[in-house]
Amino acid sequence: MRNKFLGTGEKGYHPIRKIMVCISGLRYAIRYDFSVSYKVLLSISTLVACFLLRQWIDFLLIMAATALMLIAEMFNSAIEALCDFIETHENHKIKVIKDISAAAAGISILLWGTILIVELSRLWAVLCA
Ligand SMILES: Nc1ncnc2c1ncn2[C@@H]1O[C@H](COP(=O)(O)OP(=O)(O)OP(=O)(O)O)[C@@H](O)[C@H]1O
Repeated sequence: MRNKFLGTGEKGYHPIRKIMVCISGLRYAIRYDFSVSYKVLLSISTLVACFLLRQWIDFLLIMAATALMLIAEMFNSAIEALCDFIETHENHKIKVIKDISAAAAGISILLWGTILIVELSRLWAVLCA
């Protein structure tokens, strides 16, 4: 709960605790958000195929697209949760905030989906050759 700008809370740098916080956030996103979990599963399957076929550039491209998609999806989920926490009723301002956040996630999903489709067809071509 320490805020480095306000100088409140526990002092010191705790790398292990930071890693645990990241793992916890990732667990929440993958476990409770189906739209994140199925995308992660699809990415991991494609990454495994690229790894086995030694397609390193494709592997890195999918890693980058997956990371971008995950970042946008998780920020979107966090913004949605915050909106729902502060406003439980219909509110036009909340609608605007959520729509902008969803659009950002949508752009990253579009990129991720395009890259995955291209990569899957490339892998298919390599396997059939
Ligand atoms: N309190 C609210 N007031 C006005 N509009 C809202 C409100 N909550 C949600 N909406 C509208 O409904 C849309 C969907 O919001 P919601 O919170 O259900 O997310 P979602 O699209 O279901 O996301 P996810 O699938 O990740 O849960 C928003 O983009 C917004 O347009």
